[in-house]
Amino acid sequence: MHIKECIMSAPGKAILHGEHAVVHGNVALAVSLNLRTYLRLQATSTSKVCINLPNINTFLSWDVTKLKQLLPDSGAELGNVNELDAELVRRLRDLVGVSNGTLDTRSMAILAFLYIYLSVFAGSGELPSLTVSVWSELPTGAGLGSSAAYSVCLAAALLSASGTIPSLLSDQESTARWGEVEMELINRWAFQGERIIHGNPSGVDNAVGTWGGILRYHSGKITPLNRVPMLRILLTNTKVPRSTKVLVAGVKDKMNKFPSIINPVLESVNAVSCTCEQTLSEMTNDTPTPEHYNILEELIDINQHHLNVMGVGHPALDTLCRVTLARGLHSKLTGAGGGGCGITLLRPDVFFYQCQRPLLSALMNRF
Ligand SMILES: Nc1ncnc2c1ncn2[C@@H]1O[C@H](COP(=O)(O)OP(=O)(O)OP(=O)(O)O)[C@@H](O)[C@H]1O
Ligand SMILES: C[C@@](O)(CCO)CC(=O)[O-]
Ligand SMILES: [Mg+2]
Repeated sequence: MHIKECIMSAPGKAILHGEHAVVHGNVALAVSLNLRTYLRLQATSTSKVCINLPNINTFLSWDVTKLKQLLPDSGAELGNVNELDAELVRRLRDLVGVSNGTLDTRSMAILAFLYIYLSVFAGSGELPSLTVSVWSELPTGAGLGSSAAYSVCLAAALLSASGTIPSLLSDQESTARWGEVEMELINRWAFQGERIIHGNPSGVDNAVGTWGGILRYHSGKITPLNRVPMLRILLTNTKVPRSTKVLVAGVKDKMNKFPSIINPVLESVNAVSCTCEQTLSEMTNDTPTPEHYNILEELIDINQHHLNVMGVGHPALDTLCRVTLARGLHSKLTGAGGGGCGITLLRPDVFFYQCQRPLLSALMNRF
């Protein structure tokens, strides 16, 4: 089978407001980062499917004939982009030798890859031999959407290789772009990858990974925010490992246990996102003032308290908030929390090189 070789990349993201609340139908605001994940897909004639994941030290291959045995018997449907095929996931878990609910980094990455590979190529009746290599500038599992960037790259590359969407490389125009339909398909398959890695994702991370820019996400509705003021945000990685899957499940457990306490917290986070969006639009229409920054900073503090109530804080994130606040700066966790990264809003008058040394050395002493 002839497949199209390609190189893809997708950005990571930072969530300004709305993490966790967005999983339960509330608004989130998220922005893409200039830290990316890259993928190279090569056609081979080895009758093997190989995956190289240097960030997680994983290099594996399978015989195509073995993978073919995982496809459903003729007549059965595969390749439904709207639903995770539980039977295929079960077969893949058996192949990889992991149980349901695994948190193993490698297994989740492999399951997501094989799931999208089999689903996308099942329709063509033939599984091609190929090598996929993925590497990233994003820290893995630190709240910057590494799983989504990985899933977006897989979806875009495998759809393109299979000919389901046009290959941009074959287009003479170096500025060629996919249209809305192709982007939507990439986003949907990336969401399936996220479902395998996360369990219950909202879809905000793969939306940013697919479309980039800054956007509002609400129950699957993606609204790009086209005119926003330039905000400077410092990212700090606490280097405390954590799993999005576990944290998302933990918030759900708390909701089930204390619905009358946690639901209002999620609603309040929704209001924080909406107030932030309103403030950003005022900053775009008028000249940004110190009062606008006061509001943005207060929203950050309020949201960080809410995230602590949800149980997704961590002492290292508390330290980040304390150390930055001592210098007049406001921070919150970003992404799933429980460690990982935090964001700190820098006012326009804060020179990064001025704050960088005392601030970062203070931070590095702790982490
Ligand atoms: N470069 C990569 N190579 C292979 N697998 C990756 C890579 N980046 C991410 N992954 C997969 O994604 C998982 C991490 O996803 P997780 O959702 O827990 O963290 P995150 O996406 O970085 O943070 P968040 O979801 O809070 O933004 C890893 O365990 C691995 O399975
Ligand atoms: C914690 C969460 O809200 C954001 C993770 O980046 C999970 C999700 O929305 O899928
Ligand atoms: Mg993730």
